[in-house]
Amino acid sequence: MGERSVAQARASVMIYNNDLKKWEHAGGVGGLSRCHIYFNPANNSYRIVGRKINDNDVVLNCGIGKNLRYNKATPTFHQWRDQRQVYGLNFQSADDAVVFSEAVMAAVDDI
Ligand SMILES: CC(=O)N[C@@H](Cc1ccccc1Cl)C(=O)N1CCC[C@]12C=C[C@@H]1CC[C@@H](C(=O)N3CCC[C@@H]4C=C[C@H]5CC[C@@H](C(=O)O)N5C(=O)[C@H]43)N1C2=O
Repeated sequence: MGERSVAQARASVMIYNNDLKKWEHAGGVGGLSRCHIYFNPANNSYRIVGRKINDNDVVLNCGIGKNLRYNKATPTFHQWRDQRQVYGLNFQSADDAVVFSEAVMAAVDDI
């Protein structure tokens, strides 16, 4: 795989349903996921991958583009969008949120 995790945090992953105008739990069921930022040295790219802690289901897998706009809506809820959808992470603590967001910003700056 060659990818290596440069940051991780536990958070509840949410996807905004643009049609229904409401947030939904990624993967359909609520619960905590372990979210990693992976760096791929083969092509110098980064992506965010979230796997449910209880069953390892991959509920988040999105690339980090150089023009990613990351919004810290609250100290524990951060969100960003790509051309397809809006993602939200409900962190367990503001500290986890800070660590993760700084790693996202560092990845964006590194692309
Ligand atoms: C220009 C742009 O793209 N703007 C985006 C944001 C953005 C800006 C810049 C760059 C990227 C992005 Cl993504 C935008 O504004 N977006 C993205 C889709 C949804 C939303 C639109 C309307 C609603 C109104 C309320 C608000 C909202 O969603 N929350 C308020 C703050 C925290 C609050 C916390 C948690 C989540 C857990 C479920 C729900 C709840 O607590 O029960 N909830 C909330 O209610 C959360 N919205 C948004 O964030």
